[in-house]
Amino acid sequence: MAQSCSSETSSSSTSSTAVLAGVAAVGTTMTLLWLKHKIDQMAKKAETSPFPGIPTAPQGHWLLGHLPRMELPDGFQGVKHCCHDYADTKTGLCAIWAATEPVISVLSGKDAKAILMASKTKPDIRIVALHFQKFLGAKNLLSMKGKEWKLYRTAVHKSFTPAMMEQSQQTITKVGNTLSDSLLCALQQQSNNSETIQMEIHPLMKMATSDVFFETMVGIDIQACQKLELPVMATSFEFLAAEFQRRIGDPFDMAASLYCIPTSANRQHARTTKTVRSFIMDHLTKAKQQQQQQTSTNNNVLLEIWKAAEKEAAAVGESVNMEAVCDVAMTLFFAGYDTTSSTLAYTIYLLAKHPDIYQTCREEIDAVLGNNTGTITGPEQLPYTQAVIYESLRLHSPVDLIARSLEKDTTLHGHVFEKGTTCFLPLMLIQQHEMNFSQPLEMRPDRWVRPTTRSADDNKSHKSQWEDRPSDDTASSDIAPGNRDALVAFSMGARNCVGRNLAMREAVTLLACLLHKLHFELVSPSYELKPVLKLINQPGDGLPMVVKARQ
Ligand code: HEM
Repeated sequence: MAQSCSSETSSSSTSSTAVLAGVAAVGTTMTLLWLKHKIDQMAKKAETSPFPGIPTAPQGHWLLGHLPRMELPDGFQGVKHCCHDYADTKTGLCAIWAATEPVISVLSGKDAKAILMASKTKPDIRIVALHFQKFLGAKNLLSMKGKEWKLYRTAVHKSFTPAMMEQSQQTITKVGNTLSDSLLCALQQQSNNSETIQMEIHPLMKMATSDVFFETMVGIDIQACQKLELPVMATSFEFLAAEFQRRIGDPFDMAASLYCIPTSANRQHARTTKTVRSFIMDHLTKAKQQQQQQTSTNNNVLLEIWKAAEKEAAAVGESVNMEAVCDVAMTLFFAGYDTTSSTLAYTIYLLAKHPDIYQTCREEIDAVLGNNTGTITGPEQLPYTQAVIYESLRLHSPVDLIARSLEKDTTLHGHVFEKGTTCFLPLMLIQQHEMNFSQPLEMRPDRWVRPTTRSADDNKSHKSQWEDRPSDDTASSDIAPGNRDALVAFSMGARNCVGRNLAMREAVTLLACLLHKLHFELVSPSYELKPVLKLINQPGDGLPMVVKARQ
């Protein structure tokens, strides 16, 4: 009896297990089918435009939307694929799924200006903000927002005074002359008696921008141009920038976002961050002490920024510590180092590719500098050289793409985009689009300048024979005047590049110092530039060129 009871129990428990297994199997199948249905739905959605009537690129990923396509294969082509190749040819509008977020991309300079002038808010992407914080610190201007951003932005803006610019002009000229002299020295010291030397131009420009940054901002001469060697600060910074790009590029790599795990990459990140930050903080501490004891007359823009930020903060009952000033310094170095050095490298490349423009630029520089008797007081003294830099920025914008979040409902070409919509502004594509510039892929400085209309009396020595071209002047050249509203390399509006004036001063002056004493040639007529996007658009191979002394 007991046996039969137990066999009954066991057969009923077997059958209930079988029922449970059946239910589980049906449940799992239903869940999988539901998931598949959801994924199919999302995939279908990723194929359709988030904004009816606006074209979108095909093959959106069901979860990541067009983001994987925007990365491939080298950044530039992905952005071109999504923001240009499928854009409406009349309006330049293109719709994009950034994961499940609808985004509108614009190509018209007028639309870009309208968005940038109206919106200072950047889209809130937590993972980007996290990596920016780990790279540059919590008070980095690039990802800060609201009142906090305003406080530090105002402090930086107020510290970039005309007096500071004048002093930085002297520093930049000194750095430009040191670099030229070091290259002349390297040419003389060659054992093979050759009159030329082959060098990578981009690292040389990085040496110059590092020297300018540290002398202008912290008041120290790190002598990169004198030694023709990239300083540890610059190489450490490049490591951190590469790490930022690597970590942000793979959001599914958990270890890349968890900086506290003791992996070798995280340990090296922590060590390098410490090296860079200790360097800045040590110099800030020393500079502050010297200032209190009045023992230094060195210019130190960081101290000015600190003072200005304390003043702004005190007005709202807050304070500013040295860590925050260090974060600002990190941001300024990141924002100004690769951008300006890439611009200079691309400019020298473009000049070597266009001998006529090179010759005109050199003539202007020689006229202004004379037999080394003239001095450069600012970029306005060299309008043609400045126009050459504009064309370089237009054709090779160091910043490829920026984003804004609309602060109010906005109508573009009859489409209404709600407040909060994310907008992509592909700066390089905007500047290379025929809806904004005629012959957009041609290097034509005469879009921006024309031969001077000054009277002969006025054309004394040390003066350029060129002047800015007004936007209504259609007579002085066969090309239409440059559209200043579509020159967006420095962005526009409240959140534009705060270092724009310094960058233009740096680019024009360093270029003038170099071209006055040296000649640059392509390594071979068939040499083709290979741009890469390492956060900033830059020459992938360092840009090898042949350097000669000018007679
Ligand atoms: C050719 C050189 C440069 C180019 C093309 C350039 C371009 C830009 C662009 C496009 C932005 C806007 C970024 C965005 O909206 O996400 C920006 C922002 C910024 N730039 Fe530059 N930049 C250059 C040089 C410099 C220099 C020399 C400095 C300072 C020393 C600097 C400091 C900054 C800062 C702090 C921001 C953030 C501003 C804010 O968000 O309020 N830049 N730059």
